[in-house]
Amino acid sequence: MSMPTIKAVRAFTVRGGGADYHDQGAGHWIDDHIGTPMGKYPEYRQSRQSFGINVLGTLVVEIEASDGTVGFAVTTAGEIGAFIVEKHLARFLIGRQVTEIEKIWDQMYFATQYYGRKGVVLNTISGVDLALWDLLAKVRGEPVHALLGGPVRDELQFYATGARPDLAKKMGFIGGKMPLHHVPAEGEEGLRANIEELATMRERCGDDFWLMFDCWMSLDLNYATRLAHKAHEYGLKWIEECLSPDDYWGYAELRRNAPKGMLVTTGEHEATRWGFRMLLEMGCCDIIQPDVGWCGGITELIKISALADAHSTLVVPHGSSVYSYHFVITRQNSPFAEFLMMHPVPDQVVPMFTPLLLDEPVPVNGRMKAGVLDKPGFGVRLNPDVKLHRPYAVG
Ligand SMILES: C[C@H](O)[C@H](O)[C@@H](O)[C@@H](O)C(=O)O
Ligand SMILES: [Mg+2]
Repeated sequence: MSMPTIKAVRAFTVRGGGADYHDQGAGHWIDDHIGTPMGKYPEYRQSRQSFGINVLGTLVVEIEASDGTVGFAVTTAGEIGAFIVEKHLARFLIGRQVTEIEKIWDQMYFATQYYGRKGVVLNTISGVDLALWDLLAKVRGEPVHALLGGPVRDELQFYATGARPDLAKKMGFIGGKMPLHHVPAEGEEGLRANIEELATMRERCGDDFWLMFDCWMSLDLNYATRLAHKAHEYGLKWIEECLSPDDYWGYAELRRNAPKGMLVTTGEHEATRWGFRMLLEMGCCDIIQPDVGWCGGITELIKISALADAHSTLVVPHGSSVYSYHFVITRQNSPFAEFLMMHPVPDQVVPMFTPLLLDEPVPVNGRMKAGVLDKPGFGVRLNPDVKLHRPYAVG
């Protein structure tokens, strides 16, 4: 059966929310004195946007086939990503059959290896890969999860990431992940404040509700170890991304010294099977958290997940809307998913990539029936009210 071929590739940028979900307006919980590696500089402590967490913006990749079908995907890569797509990666797509996903991935990765390997180049490759899976699934009239082997459970269950785990509990989520607000440079007072926030949420949520800290690469090994042991008294379930993504040695040491029963997690800023091989073989963490829009896309996440499974390590992808939901529902070693609370005050559920996508599903009472995902492709549409900008149109 001859499949349609790819006749056009287009790359757009968008500002204000969307896949670059840190690109929010003022007053959002996600930009309120959250600990980061830049926290050693007082002037960059209050707002992550002050040091540029949102400089990239959203990349939208559209791939049109000869039969008129259009696949698309969104990720965090902005204008840099648009340049890479239009000026470099498009040559590996135009004229190819929509089924040649594996070969296209290989060519995109090795053609950019001299300047890529991780970061925004892998975000961009991920965006193209996700658009290819969306396109192929639409051509076949199936949801992406059906191309990945189909659901292994009837529904997804979610933990919520946001500043108010107590509200997340009321909304039916299985747990609440809190951003850590204070970094080592804020001394013992900051450490006490971190623990007091956890103690308050434990008091409000009761003993059984999962509570986690997200440390967003902001700590040193000694501080992380001390924080973990103090947090253990309040039943912290996992401590996330304490150290620099490159400090595999530090993660291995932290995991050896963490309190018994506390999980150490990381991976959202790691990329490719080789990066995750390092985390797995060095014993860095109990759960890896690749972002499917940053680690290499579905094509690479399949490889990463199989590697993790062989290491009996869970894969709980960093929240990336439908792109992670379609994957998680098909994997036994992905028993639950993340949902990022993108409303400015995390007291209501809004789509993660709002306002960019139409038909983007959200958890109801912390859960999502597999049937909700039963639409062709990833089951979402671009919101026509969101202005797209195509900075590097070719020809
Ligand atoms: C809430 C965290 O600080 C990040 O903003 C979040 O994107 C990421 O680390 C996560 O795990 O959701
Ligand atoms: Mg995180």
